[in-house]
Amino acid sequence: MLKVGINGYGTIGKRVADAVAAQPDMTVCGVAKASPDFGADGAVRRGYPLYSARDDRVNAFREAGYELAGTSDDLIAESEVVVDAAPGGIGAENLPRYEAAGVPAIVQGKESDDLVETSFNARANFEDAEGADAVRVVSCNTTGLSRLVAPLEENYGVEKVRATLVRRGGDPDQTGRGPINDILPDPIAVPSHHGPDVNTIFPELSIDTMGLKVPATLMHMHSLNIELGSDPSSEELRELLGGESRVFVVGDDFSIDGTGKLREFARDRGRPRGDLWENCVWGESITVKDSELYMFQAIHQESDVIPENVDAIRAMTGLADKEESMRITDEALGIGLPESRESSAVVSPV
Ligand SMILES: NC(=O)C1=CN([C@@H]2O[C@H](COP(=O)(O)OP(=O)(O)OC[C@H]3O[C@@H](n4cnc5c(N)ncnc54)[C@H](OP(=O)(O)O)[C@@H]3O)[C@@H](O)[C@H]2O)C=CC1
Ligand SMILES: O=C(OP(=O)(O)O)[C@H](O)COP(=O)(O)O
Repeated sequence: MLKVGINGYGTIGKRVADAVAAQPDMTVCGVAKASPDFGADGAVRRGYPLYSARDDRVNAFREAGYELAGTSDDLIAESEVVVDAAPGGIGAENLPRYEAAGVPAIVQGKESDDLVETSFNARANFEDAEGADAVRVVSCNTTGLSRLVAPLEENYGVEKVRATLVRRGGDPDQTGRGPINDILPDPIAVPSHHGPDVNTIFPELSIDTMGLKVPATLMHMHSLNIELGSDPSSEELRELLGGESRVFVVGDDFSIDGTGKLREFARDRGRPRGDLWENCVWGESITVKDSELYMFQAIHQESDVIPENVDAIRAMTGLADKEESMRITDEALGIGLPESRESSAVVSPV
C-alpha cells in the first residue's frame, strides 16, 4: 500500500483523504492542518494521524487536547507521495520542501503551472504525469472544461471554445465570502484565467473564457458554445458524453432544474457530503447547429478534482496506467450516474 500524506485538510484535502482511503492500493499515512477546529476533530474520528501544518501551531493543538503525530516535516518524511491541498500560494512554498525530502508531490489549481512538470487531468493527459515528481491538478472549472474537450477533440476536432463561467461566490463553509446580493463580472478583463489554464492541458486549443461570480455556494455553472471540426447530431453528442464515466448527462425524466436539485440528488444517492465528482451536463441542453455545440454543465467545485488527485498519484508512482487507474478510482468511489431511470441498473452501488 502506497503511503499518501495530505498536507492541508480543508475542502479539498479532507475529500482527497477519504478518496485515498477508499482505494485498494494506497493508504492515508496522515493529514496536516493549521487549526484545531472541527476539521481536526473529523480527521481524528476518521482515524487519520493528525499533524500540525505549522510549527507555531503545535501548542494550539495541544491546548485544545489533540494528540499530534508531529509537524508537516514529520508527515513528509512518513509519506511516499504528498498531496498538498494548502491554501493557494502555500503549495508553491511547500514544493521545495517535498523536493528536498525526495517525495513526489501534487499541488492544486491555485498554484502556478510553471512550478511543476505538468498540469494534470486524468482523461486528457494522464501520460504526461507518469514518473513526474511535481504535478498540479488543475482547478475545478478547468477540470470540468478539460473532461469535456478531450472526447470532443478526439471524435470531431475542436475549432474554438467559448465559455461563460458563472462561478459560485464561495464554498458553503466560507462564511466571509461574497457577493451577497450582486452579480460580479470576475474578472472584468477578458479572458478569465480559465482559458489559459485549459491551455496548460491542451496547448493548441483555441479557447476564450469569461467569468462571473454570483451569490451561490453549491456549484459553478458553465454556458458553453463550441465550434466542432465536423457536424454530428445532437443525439450523437449526447451519446458520446453519456459514455464518459466522469460526465453525468442529466436525463429529462429526473426533472432536475438546477444545482440545488443536483446536490439533493447526490445526497439521495448516499454520496459522501453530497459530492458530485462528475461534470453534470443537462442532456436537454446539448444542441448542435451547423457544427456548433451549445450546452450547460454544472461543476461541483468541492469534489470534481478529487478523482483526478487519486489518478495523479498513480501516474506519478507507476501504480497503474490511465485506463486501469481511472477504472479503479471510479469503482472505489462509485463514480458514474445513470442518465435516466431506465438505465438505473448500471448505476454503481452507493
Ligand atoms: N475549494 C474549491 O472549490 C477548490 C479549491 N481548489 C484548490 O485547492 C487548494 C486548497 O483549497 P481549499 O481546500 O478550498 O482550501 P481550504 O482553505 O478549505 O483548506 C486549506 C487547508 O490547508 C491548511 N493550511 C493552512 N496553512 C497551511 C500550511 N502552511 N501548510 C499546509 N496546510 C495549511 C488549512 O488548515 P486550517 O483549516 O486548519 O486553517 C486547511 O486545512 C487551492 O489551491 C484551491 O485553489 C481546487 C478546486 C476547487
Ligand atoms: O479553482 C476554483 O475556481 P476557479 O477555477 O474559478 O479559479 C475553485 O472553485 C476555487 O476558486 P476560488 O475559491 O478562488 O473561487
